[in-house]
Amino acid sequence: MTTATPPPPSGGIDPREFAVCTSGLRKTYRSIRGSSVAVANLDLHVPYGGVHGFLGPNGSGKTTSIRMLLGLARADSGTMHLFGQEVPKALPDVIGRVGAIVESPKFFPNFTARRNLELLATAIGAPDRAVGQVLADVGLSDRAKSKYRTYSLGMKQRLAIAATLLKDPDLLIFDEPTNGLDPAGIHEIRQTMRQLAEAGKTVLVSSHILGEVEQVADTVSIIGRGRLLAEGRVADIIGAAGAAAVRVAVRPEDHATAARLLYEAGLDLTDDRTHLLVRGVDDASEIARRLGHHDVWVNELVTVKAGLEQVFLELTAGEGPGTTAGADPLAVPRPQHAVPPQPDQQPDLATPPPPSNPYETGSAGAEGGTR
Ligand SMILES: Nc1ncnc2c1ncn2[C@@H]1O[C@H](COP(=O)(O)OP(=O)(O)OP(=O)(O)O)[C@@H](O)[C@H]1O
Repeated sequence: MTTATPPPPSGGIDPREFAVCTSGLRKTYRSIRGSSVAVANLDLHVPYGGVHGFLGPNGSGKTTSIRMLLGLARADSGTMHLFGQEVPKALPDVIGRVGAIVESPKFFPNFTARRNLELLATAIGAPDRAVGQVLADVGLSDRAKSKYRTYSLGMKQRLAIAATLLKDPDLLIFDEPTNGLDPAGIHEIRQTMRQLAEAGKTVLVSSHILGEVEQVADTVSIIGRGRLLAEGRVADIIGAAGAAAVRVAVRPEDHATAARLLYEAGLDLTDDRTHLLVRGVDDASEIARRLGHHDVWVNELVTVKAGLEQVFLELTAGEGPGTTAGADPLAVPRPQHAVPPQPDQQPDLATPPPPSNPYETGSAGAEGGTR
């Protein structure tokens, strides 16, 4: 039985208030080529109930963190709590309340889904009646008698989720559950996670596709290079990013002149060759007015609302590339900042911007700054 000694509040945070709580979690992998930090002082706070997205690009440390929480990898330092109990010490007491998919679960291909779950239920001491219930929970009752090998990827993943539900856990941890699924499969998994949350469970789901989890998560933690970049309610995080994360996409008739004019106006500009993306403008029509004043007309003007993906790029903007550029698995995606095009010439995104006004040309230079 549990020795339920209340954990002392640490750093103003009481781990008992969270289903999952980590503080200063760190993990370094060592190899003959040296050591690399996979998780760097990570503080995670997953509230009870609801879907919590654990988000970050490939190699940012999500799986390593989850593995440490489940006792599958040892942390170098830091503390971890599940339901207020410190793990890995209290893992035997709390693991019965946790269902997790970390790696692809193994099922017998020639057995039916039901038979596979019955075997599993016997192995883990779950009641037989749980099998029918969990198949219904994930919407597989109709296909319960089909052999596992006939299942689609999405159905296989839902069966994996069903397996985690056999013990009726309070906390579900899914590591990239939608990997490899088509849009319909992704939609089904999202629905399943929502239903579980609505049934009062806590779902911790990791993903490198921020926009995908944004649609289903109540709260998120965004990590990059093994450290926490942002956490909280999705709407609050997007709101806090404010105008800086909102962009206006402009498709002008004369791309090069428009780029030069907006650059000269001191606007934060990105060029994706089709559109000029302007950040930090409150009023999109100001851009049309400014260009129109110079007889440059706009074919399209769209305000692109910020999403978590955009917030992530804002949070990591200015970070240097990884220590081994191009090969660093911890490298985060970088926003494509403007590499200003020269008029009469295709913009070259690989060329660093020149120090002076890059949109200025010999003939157009005289116009610089005129209003
Ligand atoms: N067993 C291991 N030995 C050495 N390095 C490892 C090991 N497992 C992970 N790493 C490294 O640790 C870093 C974090 O990897 P991790 O798998 O935790 O990231 P992730 O965010 O889950 O990525 P993904 O979305 O690709 O699954 C990466 O640089 C990875 O190469």
